Amino acid sequence: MSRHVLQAVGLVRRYGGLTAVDHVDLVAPPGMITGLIGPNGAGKSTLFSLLTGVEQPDEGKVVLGSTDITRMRPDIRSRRGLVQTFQVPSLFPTLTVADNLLVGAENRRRDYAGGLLGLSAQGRGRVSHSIERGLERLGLAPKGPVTQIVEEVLDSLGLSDVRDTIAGTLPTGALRLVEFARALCARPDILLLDEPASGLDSEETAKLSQLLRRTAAGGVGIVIVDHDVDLVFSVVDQVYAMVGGRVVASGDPQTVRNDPTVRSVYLAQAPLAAAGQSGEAR
Ligand SMILES: Nc1ncnc2c1ncn2[C@@H]1O[C@H](COP(=O)(O)OP(=O)(O)OP(=O)(O)O)[C@@H](O)[C@H]1O
Repeated sequence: MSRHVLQAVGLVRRYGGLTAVDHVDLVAPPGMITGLIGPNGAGKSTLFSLLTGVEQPDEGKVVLGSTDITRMRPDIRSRRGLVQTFQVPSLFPTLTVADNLLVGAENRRRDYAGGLLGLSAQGRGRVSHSIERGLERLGLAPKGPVTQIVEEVLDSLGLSDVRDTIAGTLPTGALRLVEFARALCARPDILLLDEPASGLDSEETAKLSQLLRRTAAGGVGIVIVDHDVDLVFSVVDQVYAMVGGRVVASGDPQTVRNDPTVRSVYLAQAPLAAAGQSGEAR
């Protein structure tokens, strides 16, 4: 399956007199992990919100593949393959793990079915299940029954044992994994991960790191914002470093780590040794 590249082009977001995101260009290709770092107030969260669609830019655009998605709502972006996970897991606490994953899988398929029927983006969300079942019978559904996708993801993430567990009863580490699994069930082109390591212990963070690499190797593009600089530098293929709303350095982790501006910013807050010690800022 060919997946889409995500691009930010000249994004600007102002709050009154403050320019939180100042003419930012970013390219997040499929199959690669892209990290966003910067000290507090650098504009990372605002840029992330512009990519997800939670915020609208004052200037510039967000493009997924060849489609300008700047004015699309987050849920519509999600159905088109730009899927996000949240700092606080947004699962349905009273549903089982498997049912939470089904919600993720159904969400994406509805847009696919609507696209075949020529419905508007909004109309796609309202396509009835009977039409979807019909498409499935005709062999036009993308990958067979959604339950199959759910079972595959449960299996590949080692979650089969908790498939019937009520999500709200799981500890933080497991919840984050289920949130990630649900995002995968939506068959993303690009996954936007906001603080995925928050609340995880070092063992869980190491597992997350492996999982991110495996997911990218499968062709999914990942954009990650996390305060854990060690995690970001160790897992990403490319990094964008922001200061004062602007991208001050970008490229492979080693290049960005050694950039004089990045070093001076991080050294002012916490040591960022070439060997890769962690800093407080992200
Ligand atoms: N809704 C808002 N209204 C006014 N100013 C805002 C708003 N959101 C963010 N800002 C300001 O924009 C700037 C960038 O904030 P942002 O949260 O994007 O930075 P950040 O890099 O994510 O910081 P942190 O690591 O502390 O979360 C900051 O000066 C912040 O105070």
